Amino acid sequence: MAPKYKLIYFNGTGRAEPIRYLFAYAGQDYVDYRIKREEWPQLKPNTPYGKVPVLEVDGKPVAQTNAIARYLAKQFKLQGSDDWEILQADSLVETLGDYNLSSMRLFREENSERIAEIKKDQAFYLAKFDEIVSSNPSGLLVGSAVTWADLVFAATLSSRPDQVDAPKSYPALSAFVNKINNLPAIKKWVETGPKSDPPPSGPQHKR
Ligand SMILES: N[C@@H](CCC(=O)N[C@@H](CS)C(=O)NCC(=O)O)C(=O)O
Repeated sequence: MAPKYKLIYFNGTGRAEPIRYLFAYAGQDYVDYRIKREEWPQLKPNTPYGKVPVLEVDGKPVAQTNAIARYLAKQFKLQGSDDWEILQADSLVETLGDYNLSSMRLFREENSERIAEIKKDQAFYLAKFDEIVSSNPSGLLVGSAVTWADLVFAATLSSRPDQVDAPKSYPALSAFVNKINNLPAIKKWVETGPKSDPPPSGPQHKR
């Protein structure tokens, strides 16, 4: 029998949406607990490292987005079909983390030269991701069946306004994101799941 899962995060997409995509795709019941901002100061000291997301597995809490997603991928058999695919999926998720770091820097940056540099860095990653899906006959990131990497990428690239627009200049990447978002279980989650608050806008979005 599957354990009881409770995902704890704010009412945003952020780091939790890839985990929610995994639950949705696997058809696994879980509690999607969305902390109210005013609740956070009391909850924070009771989390493993004072950060969310936290996943409770049969009441036992664990932190770190990628560790949680990787664990669920294993539970749901979405890691990849052999050790090579598992490694490729892991490597891609870590690389998406590097891309996300650029996005976070962009979010805070006000200097136009540095903004241009960060955008160049992002374009580099997006072009690589585009090349990877366009050279795979399945149109997925790894192999011929959906892996957790596909779900993590689609959730991430569909969440933040700057990232939603990013894949549009990359036709294969854009088609890939649409393909994952149109999988029946994901489509249902996106259309009928709770509505997340929009992410806050940084200085460069105000221009
Ligand atoms: N490396 C951690 C980072 C977690 C993290 O920074 N979480 C933020 C939300 S996205 C948080 O808990 N912020 C509230 C706080 O620090 O009080 C992960 O990936 O889970």
